[in-house]
Amino acid sequence: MLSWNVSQNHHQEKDLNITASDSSLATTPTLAVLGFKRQLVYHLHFWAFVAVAPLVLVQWKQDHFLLSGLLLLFCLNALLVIAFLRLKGTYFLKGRLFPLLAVVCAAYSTSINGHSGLYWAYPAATALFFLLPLREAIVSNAIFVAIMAVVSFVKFPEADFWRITFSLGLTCLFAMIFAWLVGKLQQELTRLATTDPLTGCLNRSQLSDVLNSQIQMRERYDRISSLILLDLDYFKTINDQWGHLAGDKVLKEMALRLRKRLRENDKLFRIGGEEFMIVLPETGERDANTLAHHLLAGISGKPFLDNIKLSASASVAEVSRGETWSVWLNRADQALYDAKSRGRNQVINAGRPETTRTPEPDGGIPDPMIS
Ligand SMILES: Nc1nc2c(ncn2[C@@H]2O[C@H](COP(=O)(O)OP(=O)(O)OP(=O)(O)O)[C@@H](O)[C@H]2O)c(=O)[nH]1
Repeated sequence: MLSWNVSQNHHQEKDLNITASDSSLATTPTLAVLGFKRQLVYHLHFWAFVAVAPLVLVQWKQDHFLLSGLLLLFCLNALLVIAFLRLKGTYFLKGRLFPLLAVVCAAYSTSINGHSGLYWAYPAATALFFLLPLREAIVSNAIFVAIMAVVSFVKFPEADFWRITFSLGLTCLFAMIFAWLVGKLQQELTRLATTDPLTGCLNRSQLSDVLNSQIQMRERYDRISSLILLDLDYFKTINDQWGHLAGDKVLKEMALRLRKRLRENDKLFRIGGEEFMIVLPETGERDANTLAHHLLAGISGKPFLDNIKLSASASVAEVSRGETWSVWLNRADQALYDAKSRGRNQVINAGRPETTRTPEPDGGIPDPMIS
């Protein structure tokens, strides 16, 4: 379940180096989701400020100085959250003060103002589900409903107490279901936007994010990662001889075979028709090269769909200090091009070009053979 945890988002946003002003220019699904959440937090605080600010004076005039002070604090927090989001792109105090102050103000206002204070409990309870992670919101709302039940038990006739408790509980339930479904929908849309429907591999939308995060690991912590580019050889002939449907099935099987050999942290992309990219965190060029050989052997060693023999070419590139993701990828791309032009079915390292052939069962370099 995708939570509404603004503090977690904050770290992601900092890593992705975005600010409040560029939310409308999201270039990846991840950024679009973060932009959506930021706008939600922004609007909740803005409209809450507009609604509550006049009440500071109203309560002051009624000599409710403590409530007026609490409401003032609520408004100041809303202004700070808005200012931090707009100017720094961060969440002031992780957005935690709004729920706390809203609950305290609503409960206290009900205890001194009766029904006119109670009405504020409903928007406050709803807002919790959009500002806190789901579990935290459920617990906070359970406590809130319990507090409001006690206040209304003391303050109102018994019939009102039951009405208030049930209607507030029902409001919380509806808000929870809505927030939960929106979170699930968001998660599903993100999955659809970030994966290739045919193979289930990541698609290009995640490419720069994933490569950039590996580059940051290299720059900040001197952690090495590598990538492998892998392209099926003469794939066109498979389509030509067996049809596109068979070609699709081969690609699916290819993704399965690759995935089987990868670790959980490794990221498998399909970046072109029959071209795959694997990002290997914490892996140097030598280990990546060994893995690439295993992958190629796994492809050429067993026919696809039981009788389609294939081979693949691959390149390996370890991330270098100071290079951008596109330079890193271009190095790998150039090495893959070399692997193709030197006869295919081989691995070439991008850094120190060296050619090593994958042993063929029959000793030759296979053209795609239909056995
Ligand atoms: N079935 C199927 N074929 C695809 C898909 N995407 C791309 N292709 C095909 O993949 C083939 C790629 O052809 P080329 O780029 O010439 O590559 P190749 O035949 O593998 O030759 P080399 O890479 O040079 O070894 C084309 O025929 C595309 O139509 C897909 O999703 N499904």
